Amino acid sequence: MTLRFYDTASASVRDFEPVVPGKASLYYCGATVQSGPHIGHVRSGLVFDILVRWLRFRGLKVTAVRNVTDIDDKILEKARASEQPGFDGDHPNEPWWALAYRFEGVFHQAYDALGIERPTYEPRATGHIPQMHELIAELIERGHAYPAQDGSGDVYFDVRSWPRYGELTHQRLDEMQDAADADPRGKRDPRDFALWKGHKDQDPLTASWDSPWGRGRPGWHLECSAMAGRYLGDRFDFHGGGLDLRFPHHENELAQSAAAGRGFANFWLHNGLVAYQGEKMSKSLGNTVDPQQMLAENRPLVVRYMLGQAHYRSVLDYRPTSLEEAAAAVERIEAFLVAASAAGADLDWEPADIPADFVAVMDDDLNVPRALGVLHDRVRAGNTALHAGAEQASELAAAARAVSGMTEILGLRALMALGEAGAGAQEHEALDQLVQDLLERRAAARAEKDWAEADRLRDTLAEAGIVVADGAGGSTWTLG
Ligand SMILES: Nc1ncnc2c1ncn2[C@@H]1O[C@H](COP(=O)(O)OP(=O)(O)OP(=O)(O)O)[C@@H](O)[C@H]1O
Ligand SMILES: [Zn+2]
Repeated sequence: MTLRFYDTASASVRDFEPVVPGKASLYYCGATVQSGPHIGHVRSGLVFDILVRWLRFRGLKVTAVRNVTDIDDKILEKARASEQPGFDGDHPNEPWWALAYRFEGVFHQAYDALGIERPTYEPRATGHIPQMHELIAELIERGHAYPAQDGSGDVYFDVRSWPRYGELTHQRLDEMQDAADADPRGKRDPRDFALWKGHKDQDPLTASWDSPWGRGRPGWHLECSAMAGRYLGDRFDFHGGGLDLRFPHHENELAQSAAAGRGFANFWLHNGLVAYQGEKMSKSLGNTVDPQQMLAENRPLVVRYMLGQAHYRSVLDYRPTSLEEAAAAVERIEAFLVAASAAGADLDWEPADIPADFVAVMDDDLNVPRALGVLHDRVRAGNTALHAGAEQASELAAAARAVSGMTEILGLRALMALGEAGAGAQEHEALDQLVQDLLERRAAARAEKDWAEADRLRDTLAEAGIVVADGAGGSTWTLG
């Protein structure tokens, strides 16, 4: 097995060697929960959901971490302007942390509706202040960070102390833009960025924490370094996020972590952005499309297909007609699975049923568009076999298992409406496992001539409404 990924840091496609054999670890930047998601955020979550599913299919035990940035200037600003009522006399207006919690829930609703699995861990920045202090202390100790010279209580990363600064985005220090996150008067260099931000009088006291450098709150970049280290250790496999985060966010994450002696990510993966009429979809530009609204008008399956079909590194220029195209594509797949199942084909699949060409293109930097090409080819072949009737029953069976498996790997299968074909399949499988166990025990009792036990097991099955037929090739069962 060789999985290959495009790594932003080396600007090349590299073979994937897990840091820990048999395992894969992924950290990807989640939302700043200042408002609900737009479909760009959802695409980012979906790209990494497909990555996790693929790594798992390839036999790796995956640990995925996606953070929630629940403290930030924008969150405090939005809370000040919030018209939501507070919940008691002490909080007449919605506090910043309630607003953050509320929007975290709205993100979850969109992810859940689209079958984007929850990551293994979903840490909130405010729950990891001690880990952030630890990292700042390490950086100060190593001479890569310093408390602000103007008494603001800020602590900055000293970019000139770290010759590798710029390595992720291949920029030279003298070409880089200044960090816009604090008053440059307290800094040694305008490009130095804040690790810790001193408390400001206009902000509520609940939005700051004591620290050895004074009361304040963490800088955004620092949060991710601290949380990645907390859950994945010093060195891990993948760091992901949208292309917009390469600089300064990821450059700074890398600098802080590496300067503290941590190996950090082996691969940097960046998803392309969702654009609308050629421009990045973003809250600040006001050109956003709300997934909830899209879901009110379209099936989750269609929305997932539409947002997931492009290569993860390419721009996805959203056009309303792309939903109609996605609907037509998923309906073709569903119709085939329903018809195949009605013709007696089994939709249960095993890894060996997945076509080698699907595996090859997914292994090659997660090429979902080509993988969907393979999927649609198999649907076409399956439809041909279906029309040919009995003489192509084995081709039909193979196509049905392959299509069922590929749609499941891509996270589409659970969102499909397969009627009889899909409904209850899971329950049937669970029940079959239990019945088979009882049947084996009954066969063993008979072999030992323990007729009382064999009868008892038969009665247990009969009481549950399960009719057993004993034949030459063993016993089969149906619900009576
Ligand atoms: N238009 C987009 N297309 C794809 N991914 C996006 C888009 N906008 C944001 N993301 C990604 O979503 C994740 C969460 O983003 P974050 O909350 O930081 O949003 P943001 O970049 O501040 O959004 P906005 O620009 O709308 O304010 C990040 O990985 C980010 O790169
Ligand atoms: Zn981050």
